[in-house]
Amino acid sequence: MRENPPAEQRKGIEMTEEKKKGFFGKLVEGLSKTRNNILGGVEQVIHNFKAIDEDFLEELEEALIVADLGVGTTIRIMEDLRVKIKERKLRDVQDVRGLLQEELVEIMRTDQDPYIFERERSVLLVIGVNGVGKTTTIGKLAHQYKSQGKKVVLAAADTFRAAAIDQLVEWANRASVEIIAQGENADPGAVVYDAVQAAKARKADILICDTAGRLHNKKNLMEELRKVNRIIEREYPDAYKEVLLVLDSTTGQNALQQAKQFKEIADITGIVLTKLDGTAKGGIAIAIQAEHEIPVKFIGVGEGLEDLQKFDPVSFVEALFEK
Ligand SMILES: Nc1nc2c(ncn2[C@@H]2O[C@H](COP(=O)(O)OP(=O)(O)OP(=O)(O)O)[C@@H](O)[C@H]2O)c(=O)[nH]1
Repeated sequence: MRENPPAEQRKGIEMTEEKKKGFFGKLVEGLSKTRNNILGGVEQVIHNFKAIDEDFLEELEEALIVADLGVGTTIRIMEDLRVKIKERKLRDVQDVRGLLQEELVEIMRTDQDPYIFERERSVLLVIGVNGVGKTTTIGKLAHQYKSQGKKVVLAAADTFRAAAIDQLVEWANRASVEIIAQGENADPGAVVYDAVQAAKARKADILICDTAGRLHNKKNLMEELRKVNRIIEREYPDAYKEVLLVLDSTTGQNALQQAKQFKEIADITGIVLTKLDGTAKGGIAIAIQAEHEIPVKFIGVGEGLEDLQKFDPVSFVEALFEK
């Protein structure tokens, strides 16, 4: 006769099944290639050694670099690991798995609350080069905030291409939110001005502005962003300001480079990392936060309206190490 598992164990089973279906399951699924890349390499090294020695640490270092964590971040992780291994007098390679998890969470943790803007009347400026998933991200954000009962207004202030405006209008329709748009090549400042007036008149909770991302013309881009900022400061001084940089995780180290360049021209407050599903390069979520100290606030894990999640370092690392 089979006995029912004890209550505590049952709860564990239920939680695991629930976890698999829901938000965490989507994360685990989306990160499958990244997990193979990072965990696969780490597990191989752990498998090849019994005791923690210099050769083991060197191979572990190599595995992390190969997994798109980048040289700088890997060196930092390894330095911390060496200290902890010594402090805790660890010898068994099996202990390194947990230690590494702990370390990854630590280098991504931020002290500030990353989502204050959700509780305030706010303006989100969204920047990023073409094709990274900027428009899709704005559509997903609009849908999510609208679903939470918030009043959302969009501003199509990336006026460089007519197609970009049309695409955003389509997303606004899909999410049933209002959008302020003008024609191609309209002055982005004028679009933002109109959008701020609309947001104030409607008592919008959140105004999300699509802005240009032509990095190859850095001087113009900087001017444009400065102008848009000035208008927001002047017309909407009470609004909480958030500047989100959208980066395509499939571009790996290139995304890191973009973060560096955008950081020079804008006060970025957060990063959205798109296309984490289907890439093995998700390690850059760790590298970006370690190297640039800008928190990843959202991750894209698919093309659907619901496929944008808040980034939580603990869940992310847990999903990476889920077997
Ligand atoms: N798989 C996957 N695809 C995504 C994700 N985010 C965006 N995409 C896709 O990436 C492509 C580019 O997205 P857009 O939103 O058009 O990119 P954009 O940065 O606005 O680019 P432009 O419109 O050219 O300025 C589209 O096919 C999206 O469906 C994601 O998280 N996962």
